[in-house]
Amino acid sequence: MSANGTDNSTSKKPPSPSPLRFSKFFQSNMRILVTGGAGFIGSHLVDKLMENEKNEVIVVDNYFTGTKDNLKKWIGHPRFELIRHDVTEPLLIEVDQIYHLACPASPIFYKYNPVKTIKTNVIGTLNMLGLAKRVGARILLTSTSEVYGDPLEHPQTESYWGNVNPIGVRSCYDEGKRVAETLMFDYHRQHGIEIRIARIFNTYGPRMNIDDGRVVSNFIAQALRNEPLTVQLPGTQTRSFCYVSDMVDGLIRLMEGENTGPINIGNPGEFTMLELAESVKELINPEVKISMVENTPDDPRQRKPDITKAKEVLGWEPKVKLRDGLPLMEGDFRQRLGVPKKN
Ligand SMILES: NC(=O)c1ccc[n+]([C@@H]2O[C@H](COP(=O)([O-])OP(=O)(O)OC[C@H]3O[C@@H](n4cnc5c(N)ncnc54)[C@H](O)[C@@H]3O)[C@@H](O)[C@H]2O)c1
Ligand SMILES: O=C(O)[C@H]1O[C@H](OP(=O)(O)OP(=O)(O)OC[C@H]2O[C@@H](n3ccc(=O)[nH]c3=O)[C@H](O)[C@@H]2O)[C@H](O)[C@@H](O)[C@@H]1O
Repeated sequence: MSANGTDNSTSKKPPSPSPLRFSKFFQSNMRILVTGGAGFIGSHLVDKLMENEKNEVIVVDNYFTGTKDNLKKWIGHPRFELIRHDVTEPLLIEVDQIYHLACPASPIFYKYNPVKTIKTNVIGTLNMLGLAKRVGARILLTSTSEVYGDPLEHPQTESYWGNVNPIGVRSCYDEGKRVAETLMFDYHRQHGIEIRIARIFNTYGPRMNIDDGRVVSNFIAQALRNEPLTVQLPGTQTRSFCYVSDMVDGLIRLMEGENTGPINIGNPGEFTMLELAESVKELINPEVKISMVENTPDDPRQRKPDITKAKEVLGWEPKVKLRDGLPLMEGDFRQRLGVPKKN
């Protein structure tokens, strides 16, 4: 039984993996698919997976928000393959593990074409589960803290069912991810697929799109361009920010461990958006102004992960504090914006 009283057990045995997985003549014995691997988190995950010489990594991406640039150091590597493919179409390849990340993550991108976002979450996840079922692969879904909606419990534990508007402008993303989680558990119970679900909380770091609208990338780009930091009203709403290397470590531990999840992966340090703006100002550009601007509908008022389960089950907790992570991101943004640091 899970914490919220549902029976998630399955009597089915998972299908047999490819015979090559255990073959002593086969060089790299783990073929890993990363969907959305040209994006922000995906490309950092690929870097980490490629460090292991036993891994062969295949990325599929439609480049909606990702770019080949994020993977340029691996293009041409014999253990790496990059495929332009949209996950809403079926995919026939042979793999042992699937990290399923493909989905636009920034609110301005996922709201740009909401019907496509929901297709990506529902049909895309269905296709990747079909692939996992055919080849006997283990599949990990990157779900989101947005499944808790505008949470009425604080901090959020995995057993909280959430408070989500089913017809709002964010629903294509948060309801889409909720259906994706449902599909994962139905394939697990009905077909014995090995599943893992990570509920990711706001993650930041190098390679975020400069103009993707998420708060950390916005504030850093604005500070470097000496434009006012746009704090959306009321400014007292909170988020908890996780540095990308901690996130990748948590995702790999979840994939390699025995627990299906869902497991919250995030940094429990909680900040108001005004506090975040003050930190960026202090650390990156003390001259920059802060301006209060209109917010968008259904913006969650508070968010903070309870990571007790990740600590217990994965032996994982984040290491990088926000004040240490922001300067690590600054160098990458300076280089891409062409704004060198003054001495
Ligand atoms: N970054 C965060 O704070 C955060 C928080 C919670 C959950 N997540 C989840 O983590 C995953 C990665 O997020 P990210 O921040 O790296 O976002 P991102 O936008 O940088 O990466 C998403 C990648 O998926 C690709 N993609 C989108 N739709 C696709 C489709 N239909 N077919 C193939 N590829 C497609 C994009 O081109 C991009 O490369 C997403 O599933 C997101 O929902 C991220
Ligand atoms: O962690 C998550 O689960 C989700 O977090 C983010 O969604 P959100 O928290 O809305 O992220 P932002 O767009 O970065 O907004 C965070 C807060 O900053 C505020 N904000 C945003 C941008 C800005 O310029 N100024 C500003 O004050 C927003 O009003 C909001 O309160 C991600 O973009 C989602 O992909 C992800 O699934």
